[in-house]
Amino acid sequence: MLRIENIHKTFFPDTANEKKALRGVNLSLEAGDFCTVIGSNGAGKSTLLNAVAGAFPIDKGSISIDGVDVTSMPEHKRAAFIGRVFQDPMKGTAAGMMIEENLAVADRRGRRLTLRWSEQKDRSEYFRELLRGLGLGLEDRMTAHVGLLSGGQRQALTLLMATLVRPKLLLLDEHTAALDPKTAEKVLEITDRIVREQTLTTLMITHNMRDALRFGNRLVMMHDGRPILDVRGEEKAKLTAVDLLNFFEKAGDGVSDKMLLSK
Ligand SMILES: Nc1ncnc2c1ncn2[C@@H]1O[C@H](COP(=O)(O)OP(=O)(O)OP(=O)(O)O)[C@@H](O)[C@H]1O
Repeated sequence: MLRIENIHKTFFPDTANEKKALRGVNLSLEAGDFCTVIGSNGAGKSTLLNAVAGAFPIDKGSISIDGVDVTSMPEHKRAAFIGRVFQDPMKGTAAGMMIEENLAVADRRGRRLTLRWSEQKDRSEYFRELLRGLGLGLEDRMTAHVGLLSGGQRQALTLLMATLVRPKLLLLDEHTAALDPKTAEKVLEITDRIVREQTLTTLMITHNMRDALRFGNRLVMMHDGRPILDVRGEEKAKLTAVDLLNFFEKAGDGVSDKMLLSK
């Protein structure tokens, strides 16, 4: 489903600030793979997701999604089949619009259609059901402006919007890092349910080793611009936090406080 071949990205090349963020990344995801991505600060995790989303051109290598080479496809075109949720709850939803309006916009992604009034009513009921499924009481606040919601409610809504039209690929960039632990847990539960129900091919960056271990069927550890560990299935299920710490140590990487302190 996702094939990343030997991609490189250097920021500010040939200057004093040169930073080789990606140094020959190879990674292939099968359809339905839920892959968690972990790594220390500056390892290249966000750059990898941004490269896949097309946020900037890569220097070398290729990226294909569902058999289509997207290496030179602009970000807005890839957005038609990539769902994204960022760390910042302010991104991904329009604060000045109602919950229902936000969902209606997401519902039109990649499609050019105008719904008849009766169809709009059906969609509205469908949105209400989806919101009910979140278990956050948003189904009774369909006309509330999104700017009034809490960070966790916004992230849950963003998730719903990112997956309303089934994406070929879902990219989650530390999407619960800005939330308090209880809310983060709720949003992760919702994430896991949506990903499983729709068998979405997913890349989820997390700084939380426990979350990286308990979610998904794949785990990739990034270090210094490339993956240094890629485990799946049974092997991943057996992996422990101690194993991960050992890998970090072997790579000569200090484990960030963020990783150690997250519960
Ligand atoms: N747009 C950019 N311009 C310049 N340098 C960048 C840019 N984006 C990332 N970098 C640099 O590339 C390196 C990799 O950054 P990246 O954000 O991908 O790391 P990360 O693994 O996501 O780290 P963190 O866990 O701290 O978010 C870092 O040294 C970073 O400063």
